Amino acid sequence: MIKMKDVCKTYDNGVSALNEINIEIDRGEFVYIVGPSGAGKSTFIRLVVREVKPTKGTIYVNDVNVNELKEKKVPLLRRDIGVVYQDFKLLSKLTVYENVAFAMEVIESPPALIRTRVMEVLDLVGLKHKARSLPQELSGGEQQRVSIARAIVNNPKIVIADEPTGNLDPDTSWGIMKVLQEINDRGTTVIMATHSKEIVNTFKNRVIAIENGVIVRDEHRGEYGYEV
Ligand SMILES: Nc1ncnc2c1ncn2[C@@H]1O[C@H](COP(=O)(O)OP(=O)(O)OP(=O)(O)O)[C@@H](O)[C@H]1O
Repeated sequence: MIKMKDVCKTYDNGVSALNEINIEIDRGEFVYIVGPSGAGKSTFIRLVVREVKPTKGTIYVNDVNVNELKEKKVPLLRRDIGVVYQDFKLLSKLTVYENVAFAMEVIESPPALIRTRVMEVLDLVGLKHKARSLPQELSGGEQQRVSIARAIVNNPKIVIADEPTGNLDPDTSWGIMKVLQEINDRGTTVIMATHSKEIVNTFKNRVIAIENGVIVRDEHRGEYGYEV
């Protein structure tokens, strides 16, 4: 599903963010990416979605060689990947329903399908009753659930979340984790960068630890492994 071979990423300013990364993530896995601040977690995620290109090495996502992908084919790759951001990135002038529907409109889904599917995913994240609300009328946790609904509405094979609970209190984070775990139980691969020891040690999944741009640990049903 995701395969990195000898991947290095050095930014234009000379910072080496990742070094000789070799990893395989299979379909249906739930993987936490952990490590200290500046370790390279976000860079790992940005490489998978082709927000940045590796300086060296090869990356396959869903059997596509991401390095060789032409710029105009990048949206096609992203169709298979739903991304959830720490700061939600919702459109403030659109309702909850419209924010989620927008992701289907851009890929020109039929209107009838959009209507049923948007309500289906809002139901899954427990927000059907907020469909007509604007993002600013919602709590942080609710906004994050909208962003998860938007990430999954097109049935991506992979959901990638960069610190999805970073701005949320523990109770709300729990709710978000239940939704992500449920998506994973339905067969979607989930990759999540996190600083939350509680989450990693409670919702047991594969743990990949990155330090100074290098993978230092890769364990199934692993522990967070850092003091906080
Ligand atoms: N666009 C960029 N240009 C230059 N250097 C960058 C850029 N983005 C990240 N870096 C550097 O690359 C290294 C890895 O950063 P990255 O954001 O991947 O870390 P992280 O593990 O996600 O950190 P955090 O937990 O704080 O979010 C850091 O030294 C960072 O300063």
